[in-house]
Amino acid sequence: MIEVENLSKHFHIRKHHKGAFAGWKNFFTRESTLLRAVDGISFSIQRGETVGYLGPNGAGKSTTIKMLSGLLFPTSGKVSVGGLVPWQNRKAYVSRIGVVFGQRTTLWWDLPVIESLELFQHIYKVPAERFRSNLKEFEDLLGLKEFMHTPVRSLSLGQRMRADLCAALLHDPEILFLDEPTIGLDILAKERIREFILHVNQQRETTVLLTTHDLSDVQTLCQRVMIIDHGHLLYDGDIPTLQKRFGGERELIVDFAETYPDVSIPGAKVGKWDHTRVTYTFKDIAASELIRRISERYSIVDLTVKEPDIEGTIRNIYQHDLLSAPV
Ligand SMILES: Nc1ncnc2c1ncn2[C@@H]1O[C@H](COP(=O)(O)OP(=O)(O)OP(=O)(O)O)[C@@H](O)[C@H]1O
Repeated sequence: MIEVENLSKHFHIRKHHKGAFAGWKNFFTRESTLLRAVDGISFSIQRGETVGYLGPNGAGKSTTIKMLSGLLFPTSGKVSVGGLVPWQNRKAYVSRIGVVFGQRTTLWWDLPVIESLELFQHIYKVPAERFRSNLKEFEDLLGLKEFMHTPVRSLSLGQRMRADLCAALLHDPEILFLDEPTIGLDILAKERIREFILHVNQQRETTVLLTTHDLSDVQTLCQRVMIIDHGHLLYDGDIPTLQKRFGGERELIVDFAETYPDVSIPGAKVGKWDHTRVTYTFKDIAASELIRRISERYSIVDLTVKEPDIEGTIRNIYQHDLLSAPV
């Protein structure tokens, strides 16, 4: 559905020298540096996938989404989305995709929501019956009724985002590009939006590419994540593999039948030790094997295994540049 090959976007950034205007010659020859916002990225996404596109601030996520949605022309590389090139034949292309930028609205600021949506109906030539049934479905799922007649400028951020999502999907696009769709929202609003995206993906087999800094979005929605930094794709795979490779240690909390003088076990470290409750940390051994080793020596009453959280895994990757050798 989406094929990206060696895609790059480089920006020339003019250097600004401090001090007075240095004359016209300097104005025209002013030095510039090259910023490789996206630098040779390749991936493919199958129909119906929901892929999380992650990376620290300035990594190149929005620049990629802008190129895929045809808003930016790449410096080099190839993109094919549903067989079309995003920046050619714009009219045909925009009817196949939906785009939501969490940071800005595509709706008309001064118009009531419903009028903005009706304008989209005309722009995308959505048949009246289809428009009505989609609107009804999205209105219910997103709870739009209460503010359908409110001008967009008066909406809360959460309401605006819901209206934008509705607008992006009214013409039944096969592909949805979402750039931080839950940014700045409270927990309930985020959940509502996640449920909606999940619904659309499952019911309509819409392919979704999503950038976010909220890893709960990723955990709820994505089977696959791509991590980008400094314009390079550093990881492309599923979340369990990411956790396994870059996650911190797992924990096994054991309640013993009695207090033992020594609770050490090969393959695990003893962490917190409070009378009969001991927390082991481990990484390179299966939980079942560790439990077997412990139960051979001591009498166990209860136990819990705690997985490292994805939040910690991603932080670990960003902080320690763990992926600097591309996989
Ligand atoms: N039009 C532009 N001109 C010059 N530089 C740009 C332009 N657009 C983006 N950049 C730069 O390209 C780099 C990548 O920006 P981009 O917006 O793609 O990052 P991002 O991963 O979406 O970050 P964030 O998570 O902060 O939104 C940044 O250094 C940014 O300053």
